[in-house]
Amino acid sequence: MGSVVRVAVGVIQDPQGRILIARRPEHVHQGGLWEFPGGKVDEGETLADALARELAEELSIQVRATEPLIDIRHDYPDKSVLLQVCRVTDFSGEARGNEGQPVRWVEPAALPDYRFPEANRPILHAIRLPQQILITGSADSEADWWQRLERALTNGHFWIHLRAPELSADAYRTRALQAQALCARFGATLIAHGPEDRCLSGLAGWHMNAEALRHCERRPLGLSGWWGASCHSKHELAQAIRLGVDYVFLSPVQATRSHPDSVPLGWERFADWVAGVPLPVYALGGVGPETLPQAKVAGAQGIAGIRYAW
Ligand SMILES: Nc1nc2c([nH]c(=O)n2[C@H]2C[C@H](O)[C@@H](COP(=O)(O)OP(=O)(O)OP(=O)(O)O)O2)c(=O)[nH]1
Ligand SMILES: [Mg+2]
Repeated sequence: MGSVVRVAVGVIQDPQGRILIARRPEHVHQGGLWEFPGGKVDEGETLADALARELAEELSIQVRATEPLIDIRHDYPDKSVLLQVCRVTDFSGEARGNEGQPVRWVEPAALPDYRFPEANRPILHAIRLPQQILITGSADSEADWWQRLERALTNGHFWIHLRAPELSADAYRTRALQAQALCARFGATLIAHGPEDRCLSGLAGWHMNAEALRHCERRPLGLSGWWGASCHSKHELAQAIRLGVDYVFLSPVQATRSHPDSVPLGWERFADWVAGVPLPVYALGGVGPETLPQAKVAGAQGIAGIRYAW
């Protein structure tokens, strides 16, 4: 395999939240497919400079602000790439296809209707996934549990993982359906979380624990929504990639009261393990909104946790 081509890729968002895509010319690598605009990083150039140059050349827009989204290492049969994807959150100028390429502004939910290169699958997920995930914790009583959930929703936590290992499978199902109704009132997404018997159709997805990941061979039949997994090692990350899950938690990044005996990874090792992993990865364990910038620098999609908001 030859050297890896480093590519600066921009997910450009307009004030209405739509995203710009362009169609690659027929005769180039991955030709005819839709892409997020960008191009090769030149020798000695920084990622930010390369992105600004490519978007000026290809679209005549001036980049004003970016933030890292995801880095993806991918091997095509004929070429290896490292896509370094940034969100472009502010720009000036009106985008036009300078090289004759069709360009289109589309709603994030409509992105799956377009055909992209194979390496782009995790980008499509990263765009639609949030930066913060709240995992439900324990409570003094059932009434207290519902109060905590409602308070979290009121405070703007819109992606909730229903983790309730203390409930039987039946009690969990009942809780999940009621919680789903409450979440729907806030426009929030509810994901089932835990062992295989919690993978319920009718919810927005299922997040399997590391134990379920270890024994899993393929995407569960009947799971139509999001598929997440918990990982604590490079080996488990590799298993999640192989299975094709949509996103993962990697933990514990820092020391936590809930798992006092596990050795934290630390941000350096977290960043090292996450580098190039073609999946959105959430930092879990001793993190909160205040650690979000640090998590993103380390290559994370965002943070997940219980304590910071439950
Ligand atoms: N720009 C872009 N490239 C992508 C995406 N997905 C993907 O696999 N690639 C691959 C295709 C190419 O092999 C490589 C980037 O090539 P490019 O054709 O954009 O590079 P460039 O703008 O510098 O083009 P050129 O000057 O070499 O003609 O990355 C994507 O979403 N956007
Ligand atoms: Mg290009």
